[in-house]
Amino acid sequence: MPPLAAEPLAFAPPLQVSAVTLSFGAVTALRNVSFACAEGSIFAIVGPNGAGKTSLLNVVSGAYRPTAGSVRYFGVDLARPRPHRVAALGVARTFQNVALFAGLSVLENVLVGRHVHTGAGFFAYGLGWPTARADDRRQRAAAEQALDVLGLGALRDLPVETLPYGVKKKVELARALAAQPRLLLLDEPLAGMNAEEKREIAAAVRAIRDRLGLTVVMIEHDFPLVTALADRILVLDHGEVLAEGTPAEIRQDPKVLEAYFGVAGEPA
Ligand SMILES: Nc1ncnc2c1ncn2[C@@H]1O[C@H](COP(=O)(O)OP(=O)(O)OP(=O)(O)O)[C@@H](O)[C@H]1O
Repeated sequence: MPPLAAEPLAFAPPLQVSAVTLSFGAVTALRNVSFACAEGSIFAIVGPNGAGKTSLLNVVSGAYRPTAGSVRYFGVDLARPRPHRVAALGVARTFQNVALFAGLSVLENVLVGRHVHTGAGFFAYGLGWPTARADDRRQRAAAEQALDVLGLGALRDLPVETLPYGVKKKVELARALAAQPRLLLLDEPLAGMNAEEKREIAAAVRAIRDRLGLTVVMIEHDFPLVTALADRILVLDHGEVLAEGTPAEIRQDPKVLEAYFGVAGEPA
């Protein structure tokens, strides 16, 4: 659980990004970006290549410190603590590229996601003390739950390198879930997938939200899929917010249609 905030939070959305600007020397990746994200919602960030989507996710995850502005999660400024502290606040993320450990099983890869909760010390583990054994059971239960939510239970003992790409992406999701986050940040979870795999991962993201009540912030390029999945969508263009709203609002926004799709009509 994130620590209680020092200020009143009644009805405040748990994630609040306020006037974030991020510069890399002369390049301004984000300019004055603000949005808020309700608990238990799926929030998508879309936009053309170079729009600043990954930079924004990196700011929210605490990997990048914004040049100006703030990111508050339950009142805690995520731009201040280091990334491992952000994990302890209940924030987990996945990356664009699959980064699993070859040679380890599905379950072992997912257990890696539990390291933020490893309570027993190194020596307790080494000596097989009861605290370490109880901790081990907790780790496994959390990993098994993550596998179960994503329908990976039957694959738990398979080496990850034998799995198709779409299943590997699910294992990554399970690994992020095993940390039992409250806020899950997904960087293009559907990238490189065929249509069937995309549908499966989209269903998995929905299951994560519905069964575990997590808040999900995700970057995604597939516009039809995003409009079917997300509760709200933020459209970035050249580092600035072009539009923010429900899928229905975004689909009809003339600025979005013109700048993002380059057409005046409805997106395909
Ligand atoms: N570490 C960095 N150093 C310098 N410039 C960077 C850095 N990271 C991002 N940028 C620049 O910031 C801008 C936004 O990049 P970013 O990767 O956030 O966009 P994106 O929307 O995620 O793009 P893509 O869809 O291609 O992944 C780009 O101009 C990029 O070159």
